[in-house]
Amino acid sequence: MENPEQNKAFPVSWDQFHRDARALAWRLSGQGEWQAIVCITRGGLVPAAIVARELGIRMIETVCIASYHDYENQGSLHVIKPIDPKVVGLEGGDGNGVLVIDDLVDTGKTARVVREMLPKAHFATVYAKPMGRPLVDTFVTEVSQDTWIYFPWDMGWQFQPPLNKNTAG
Ligand SMILES: O=P(O)(O)OC[C@H]1O[C@H](OP(=O)(O)OP(=O)(O)O)[C@H](O)[C@@H]1O
Ligand SMILES: O=c1[nH]c(=O)c2nc[nH]c2[nH]1
Ligand SMILES: [Mg+2]
Repeated sequence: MENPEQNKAFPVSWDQFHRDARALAWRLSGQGEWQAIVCITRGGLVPAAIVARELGIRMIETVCIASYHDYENQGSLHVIKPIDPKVVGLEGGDGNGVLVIDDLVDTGKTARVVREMLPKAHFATVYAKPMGRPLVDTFVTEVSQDTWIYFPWDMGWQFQPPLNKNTAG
């Protein structure tokens, strides 16, 4: 279903996503040493794999959360799987030494719930919208709140009609 409040489209290819996730790893590389990544599924799985490879992190945990049930419409937030207490308790607890990764922050609702679980963790996303931006420590690209980001794993090839339809065929 179309959300009229997110009327701009920001389509991202696999190539662009890989570059942006690598750029995120570059930004993170100067900021500390992390013992573990917690990725917020499912969107965080892809950037987490790229960042983990770049930073040499091999301890990867998930927190499984779903909120957008109908594409652009956010419903109630469900924590399907919480974080392993062993990861929460690293370096004295509260998320110290933990890097949290997601594909994007939009309203900040998801990030707020995970921040409560890991208040001292470092939060990183590839993309950020203004409402969620204050909840993220590091991100790569900001898009306006009225933009919907189309990720490559949600997309497929489709014929594009020419702008001037009179010249077709
Ligand atoms: O800042 P928010 O408004 O909370 O939105 C951001 C969250 O929404 C999307 O996840 P979604 O719940 O759609 O699940 P998915 O990762 O499985 O696609 C996205 O991957 C973020 O996790
Ligand atoms: O694919 C997506 N694009 C978005 O812009 C977005 N915001 C929340 N959840 C989202 N999922
Ligand atoms: Mg998600």
